[in-house]
Amino acid sequence: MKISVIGTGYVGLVTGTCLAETGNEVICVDIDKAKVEKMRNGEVPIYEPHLDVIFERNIKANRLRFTTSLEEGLDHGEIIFLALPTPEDEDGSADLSYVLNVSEEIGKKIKGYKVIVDKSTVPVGTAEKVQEIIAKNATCEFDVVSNPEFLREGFAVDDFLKPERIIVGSSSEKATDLMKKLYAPFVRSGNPIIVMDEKSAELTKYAANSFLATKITFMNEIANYCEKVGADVDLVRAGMGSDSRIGKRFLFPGIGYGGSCFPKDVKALRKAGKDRDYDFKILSSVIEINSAQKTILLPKIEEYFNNNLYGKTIAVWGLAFKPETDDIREAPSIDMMEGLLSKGAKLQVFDPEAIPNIQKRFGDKLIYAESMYAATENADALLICTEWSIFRTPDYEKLKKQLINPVVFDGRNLYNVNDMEAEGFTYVSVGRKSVNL
Ligand SMILES: NC(=O)c1ccc[n+]([C@@H]2O[C@H](COP(=O)([O-])OP(=O)(O)OC[C@H]3O[C@@H](n4cnc5c(N)ncnc54)[C@H](O)[C@@H]3O)[C@@H](O)[C@H]2O)c1
Ligand SMILES: O=c1ccn([C@@H]2O[C@H](COP(=O)(O)OP(=O)(O)O[C@H]3O[C@H](CO)[C@@H](O)[C@H](O)[C@H]3O)[C@@H](O)[C@H]2O)c(=O)[nH]1
Repeated sequence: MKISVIGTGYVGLVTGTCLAETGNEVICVDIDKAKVEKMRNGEVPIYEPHLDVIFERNIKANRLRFTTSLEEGLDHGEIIFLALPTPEDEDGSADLSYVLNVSEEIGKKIKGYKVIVDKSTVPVGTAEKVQEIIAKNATCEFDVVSNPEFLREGFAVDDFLKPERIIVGSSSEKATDLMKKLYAPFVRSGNPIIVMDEKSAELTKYAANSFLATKITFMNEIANYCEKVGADVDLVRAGMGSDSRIGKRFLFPGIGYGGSCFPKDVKALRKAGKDRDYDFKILSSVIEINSAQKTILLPKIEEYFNNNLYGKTIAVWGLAFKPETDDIREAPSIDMMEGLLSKGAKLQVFDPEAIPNIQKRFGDKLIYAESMYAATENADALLICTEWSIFRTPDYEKLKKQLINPVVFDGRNLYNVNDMEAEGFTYVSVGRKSVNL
């Protein structure tokens, strides 16, 4: 089939590449000329495991092309995906300007039947708005489908190729049939394509993200309470998670959730509720708790250094909002680093992929280390913000020699508390006892 994807970011590029992989002819459109140039030169503009291999394969096979011309994209595809940003607006709502502006252009430019598929995360009623906007100018038939995306950064290719479910929100039989045909290769394992109305599809996405953010936040509260009463959140988590009604996943406490989705989507659902006189009290709590959780280790670090961080050097391992991505949007590391800098600390930071993005934001306020051990060299303490695999089994002897004080503040509970105690580290994590303090 002929497919066009408008917006070639994390979602658009993965969608376009994976759809090319199953034999479709795909054109990806982006407004960012430099990005399009890079992709034309065979360069993947983001860090996403396994994407490079299928990207290269499909470009070579001429099934995957890139352009800055919306017109070219609209002429090519019978199915047009919108994978455009929907960032947080000042009042917490989703900024729909990218989606609605492109929809206006679509109405003016389409020449034959098209299925316009909204893959961006958008509030209930957006498909209806898009339909109306296109209809103002369109001279041909078209359908609008809501098809929210559930991929996770770091696992995006796998999530797209083997989705647990695909949601298709549509009231058009013709468009639904086309979507089922397009997605047939991805649901061979028996996972369902769930067809529903557009509004329910739009809400499914916000409900899923808000539920997951709530699940994490609940565990963070349990972790904080564990510290008060001397319980161990790892054990509580194992005990709770073995109940299949609760499940083992997304129960990991730490310094809060970040990323390009949970923070903005939880706020957008709360705001959408408010607009309909519905007060999502639970979401307000989640937002408030997560915001505090991001800097929960800050007072503990200050206390360790007798409330004087001035001139202290703190090594920071992990800057991305989670492992296996270079994305730093709403990363808890940012809140922690801003807090530490404001107290006069010097920061030697390392991340396997996210340094260029952090550098754009912090400039020369940070010392950028070339390796995890270069970051800990002569540092007064180590802070861990992201659980990259390479941090999981460090050379403890080397670490102890490098650090001025053998102290680790671990925002992701990477190490066994008893092992750290035996190794002689002062070790402070989340929801577990602190040792050698
Ligand atoms: N990142 C994720 O993991 C993820 C997962 C599921 C859903 N989503 C949702 O998908 C949407 C896109 O997210 P993303 O992370 O891919 O965003 P992104 O910022 O990585 O990419 C968006 C792309 O759109 C381009 N763009 C902006 N205006 C354009 C225009 N007028 N024409 C063509 N291209 C234009 C930008 O240059 C950019 O490359 C959002 O609604 C997001 O909430 C994201
Ligand atoms: O037990 C857990 C699991 C996650 N996190 C944090 O939660 C955030 C989000 O993690 P994750 O969901 O793995 O990453 P995203 O790539 O943001 O993916 C989420 O957001 C996407 C965009 O909407 C959705 O498509 C995905 O289904 C949804 O998982 C990160 O900061 C994680 O560190 C925790 O603190 N504890």
